[in-house]
Amino acid sequence: LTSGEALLQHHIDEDVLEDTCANIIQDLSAYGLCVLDNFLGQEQGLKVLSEVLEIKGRGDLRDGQLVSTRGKGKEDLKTIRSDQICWVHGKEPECENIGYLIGRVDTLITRANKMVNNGKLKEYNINGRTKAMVACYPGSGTHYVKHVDNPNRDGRCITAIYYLNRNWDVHRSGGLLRIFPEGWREDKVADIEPIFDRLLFFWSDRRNPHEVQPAYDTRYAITLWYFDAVERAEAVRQYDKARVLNRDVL
Ligand SMILES: Cn1c(O)c(C(=O)NCC(=O)O)c(=O)c2ccccc21
Ligand SMILES: [Mn+2]
Repeated sequence: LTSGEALLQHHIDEDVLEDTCANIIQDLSAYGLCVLDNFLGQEQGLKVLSEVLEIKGRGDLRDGQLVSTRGKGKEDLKTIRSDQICWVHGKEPECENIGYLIGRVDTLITRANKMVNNGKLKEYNINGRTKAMVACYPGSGTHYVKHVDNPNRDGRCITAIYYLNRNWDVHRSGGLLRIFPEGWREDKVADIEPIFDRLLFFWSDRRNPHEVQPAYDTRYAITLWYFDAVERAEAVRQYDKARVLNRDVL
């Protein structure tokens, strides 16, 4: 690229970034969630998928929740393999494409955070996030029960989930994410298919109870949780206080 083309490309990228952030802010404010498709593009998305498949292949994923068994009797002891997870910093040598994904989501969130009412995304001031949680549902009917990510003000305000599942068909493979947004009509839900190169944002608190329906093929996703500065600081303070109290008791 000549400097002129590079400058033009930069401006295009900047404009795309601004538009995307405006879209995120608009959808989060209006619906409490936002879906961005073709987030990285086929080539880059496949590089992220290959690193996740490597992690899976190395056996680095650990069972994320207690393995659920049905009933007590021997005959109906139907153990459903649990979801498997691992935490990735993104700086690990074998995770540079996952690191690239994390950087792109960070860029969106920090820019969106700056864009609205005096630098806060709604009532939040986002100043940090968790590491990336790589999750795999092994496809033996594994599901995730209806839950709220952050029911008790632990500091997490936005959940960002990047899906990696090529040619996923929920009619055949299940694995639908069903969100029950607070404030929507009783019979209205948000059904999100976990399709390749899809990025989803939603408020992490009680506004968005959600469930992962049973998956019958291997289902991969990468999740980041973004922190609100004030809520997180308070949560840490409460945690430290509790720890000190416990130590006194002990
Ligand atoms: C594996 N897995 C999850 O899949 C979801 C979750 O809500 N996923 C939504 C989705 O994958 O569409 C979680 O929220 C979650 C929280 C703690 C540990 C593991 C977890
Ligand atoms: Mn969740």
